[in-house]
Parts: sequence; C-alpha cells; structure tokens
Amino acid sequence: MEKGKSKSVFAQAQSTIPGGVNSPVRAFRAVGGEPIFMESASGAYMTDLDGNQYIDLINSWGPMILGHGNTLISDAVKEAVTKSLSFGTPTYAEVEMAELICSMVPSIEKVRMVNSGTEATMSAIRVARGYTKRDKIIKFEGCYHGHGDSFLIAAGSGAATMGEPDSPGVTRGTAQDTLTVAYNDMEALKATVAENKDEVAAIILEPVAGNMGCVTPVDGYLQAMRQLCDEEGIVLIFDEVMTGFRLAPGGAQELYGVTPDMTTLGKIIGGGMPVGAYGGKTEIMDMVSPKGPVYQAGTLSGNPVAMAAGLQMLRFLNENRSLYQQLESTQQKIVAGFKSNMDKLGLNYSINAVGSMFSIFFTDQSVKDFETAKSSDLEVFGKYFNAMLERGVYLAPSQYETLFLSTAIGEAEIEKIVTSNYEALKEIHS
Ligand SMILES: Cc1ncc(COP(=O)(O)O)c(C=O)c1O
Ligand SMILES: N[C@H](C=O)CCC(=O)O
Repeated sequence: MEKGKSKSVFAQAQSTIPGGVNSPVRAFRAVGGEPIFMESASGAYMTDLDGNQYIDLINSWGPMILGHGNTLISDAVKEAVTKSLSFGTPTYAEVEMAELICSMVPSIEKVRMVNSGTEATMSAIRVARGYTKRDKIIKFEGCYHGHGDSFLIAAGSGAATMGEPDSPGVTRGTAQDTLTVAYNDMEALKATVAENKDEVAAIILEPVAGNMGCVTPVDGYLQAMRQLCDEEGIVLIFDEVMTGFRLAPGGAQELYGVTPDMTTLGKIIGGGMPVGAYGGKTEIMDMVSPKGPVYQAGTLSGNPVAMAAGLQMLRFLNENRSLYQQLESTQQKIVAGFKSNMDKLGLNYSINAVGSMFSIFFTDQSVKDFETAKSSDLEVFGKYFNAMLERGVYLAPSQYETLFLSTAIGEAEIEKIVTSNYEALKEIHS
C-alpha cells in the first residue's frame, strides 16, 4: 500500500501541530507506524491522500452511526448554512433539539447544549457539586470522560494509550477530589463511599466502558449503583457520550433499564458536528445559570449548523429503531467470524461486545475492568492493527478504545473484515 502523501504531510505537520495531530490517539504511537491522513469518506469507506480505501471501524470515534455522507444530514447542514453559520441568539432548532432529547433519553427532563463531550462532563460535575454542596467525585479506573482536569486521574483512552493516565498540569487539589475505583467492583465502590460519607457529590461512569476497550457492566452492577446513590444522596451520572443513541435510541440507560440522575452526551448527537449536551432531572438542571447559580456558558453553544445536523440524525434514529437490531446482527456476525477464525488457528483471545461496540483483547483473561484490559499483549495488538490496515480495515489505533459499527457496513464488508482478521491473526502468529 503506497502511503507517501500521508507520510510527507505528517512530516510537515510536526512543525506546527504538537505531535503532528490534533488528538493524541490519532498519532499511531501505540501501534507503530505513522498516521494515515484521510481525504474523503463515503458509506462504510474512508479514502486516504494516496487513494487507498479502508473499511471504517471507528466511524469518527462513534458519531457516524449511519456511515459517511448521509444526505439527510448533509442536506440539512447545507440549508442551515444558507441562513447563518451562527447567530449568538436563541434559535427554534435548539428548542426542537431539547424536546427530542428529552423524549428519547429516559433520565433527561431538561438539557443544556455544549460543544463537546468534555464540556458536557465538566459541566455536569459542576452542577452535581452545586446541587449537593459536596466536593468529591468518584470515577472508575480506565473510564475516560474527556480532558477536564478532574477526570485525568486513572483515565482511559489516549491517556492510557500514551501511558499518562494521571496528567501533569492537574493540580494536587483537583486530584484530591477525584476518587477512583475499579470498574465492575461493587464492594470497592461501597467501601469508598463509606470512607467518604456525605462528601461525595457524584459518581460518574461509562455505563458501557469504551475507553479501556469495550467493557460491559456485570449483571446487577448498574442497578446496585443506582440504589447506593439513592441511599447516600449522591448524583449518579451516566457518561453516555459514546453509548448515547448508539446502544439504543435512549442509550445504555434504556438498554439496561437503569435511570441515572444526570446524563452526558456527545458524538452522535451532533451527527458529525462538534456538539455535546448534559441533562437530567429538572430539580438538578434548574441549578444551571440563568435559572440557578451554577455558571456554564458557550459562545457557539446550540450552533444552528450543528443543531441541524444533530436533529436530522436523532430524528432518523428515533423513527428507524430497527436499525439497532441491524447493527447488533452485524456485530454478532463479525464476532462469530472472529471466534471461528481463532478456533481454526488455535488461539483464545478475549472479545467483548454489546450492540454496535466491540473489542478484541490479546489475552485469554475475561476482561471486566482496567486491570484485566491491561493484561492484553500490546505488542501483538500493534501487529494486528497494522496487518488489518494493510488489508484495508481501519481499526482504532489503540487497544484502549472500542470499535464502532455503522449501518453502512453490509455483507460484503463483514466478509472482508472477517477474512482480514483470519489472515492478520495467521500472519502475526506465523
Ligand atoms: C465516554 C466519553 N466521555 C467524554 C468524552 C469526551 O468527548 P470529546 O472528545 O467530544 O470532548 C469521550 C470521548 O472523547 C468519551 O468517550
Ligand atoms: N476515546 C476517545 C473518545 O472517545 C477517542 C477520541 C479522541 O480522544 O481523539
């Protein structure tokens, strides 16, 4: 595969962009080699600067659930652009968006639009702190909630990929207020809450973790957490930036039947544009300025172009609910294919999957938390990533990320993914 143009643009980028990329995991540091610069994308495929095509299994890290180039969304964007790129005043599209989100996501009675998932989680914990008048928050090892200072403690995603889960630049004072617990360990969570009685404002988690690879909640875990928060007056926040509108129209909270007090959203909600949101019970959301005293604002929040894209996306998902079965069936076929490949090759790697999210871990341990995720052989992962890339399948360039499917992936792509997996596994074990 010729990659000369990507190579030369990456060299050029080093002089003006830190590390040559605008988000660390894009840099391929964890898998060796150099990043591929994309030129265009359509349906299930991305095309790079050198004209190579790849089946896309990251889908912009989640947002492109319908694949690339969906005309419903691009037409809505074109129309919005003709009216204005930004007013800095309220618009009707924001009201339509708020009503749609409230009708789709069980926990949300009121919602505030922001510009990214990071803004959503940062704002949500500020509101939870204001509401409870407590300072501490609990997060889980290997979960990632964006790059807000409070969350860069035992963080997953790029922080884990770069080996810096506790980032320099976060003050000791901030770090002290973030308590961390192993994912899926209810006893450890109860003990931490007991040790910090009446001091914990919020427990925030990815209800299905995607930032240490895909890790699902064990049976009863989310329910037990709900009960604990009720008993202790703690605000339960589901960070559904990844899982929102992806695992079900109402997100993981609909799939698992557990309603948090607050929810953070991003990715799919913008249809590919930079958008985030946080919402929850009226009583809590009425703490937000100008209704309440907790300040949060944004020059471009509720941007009309982003609202146009997001509205089309959410309306489509709401009205075409059978696509969630289609996505699940695509995932099941791929995972069954991978398992059969491993049987043929005498391998026993671990696969986690739910809906349209899945990960293969290069370990024979069952992966249920960050510790077990870290038992994956990262060297083998790097070889696997590159072997798949050479065959035209673009995976997340880190073990500590989930893969995302889109509805554009059909039978031909499933076959190509499964065949590539067989060849890649065979090649790296020969
Ligand atoms: C669960 C989760 N929360 C928050 C974020 C932060 O979102 P953003 O990258 O849009 O700031 C991400 C992704 O980056 C995420 O996966
Ligand atoms: N895991 C991150 C978000 O989901 C990956 C995207 C990024 O940080 O660039």
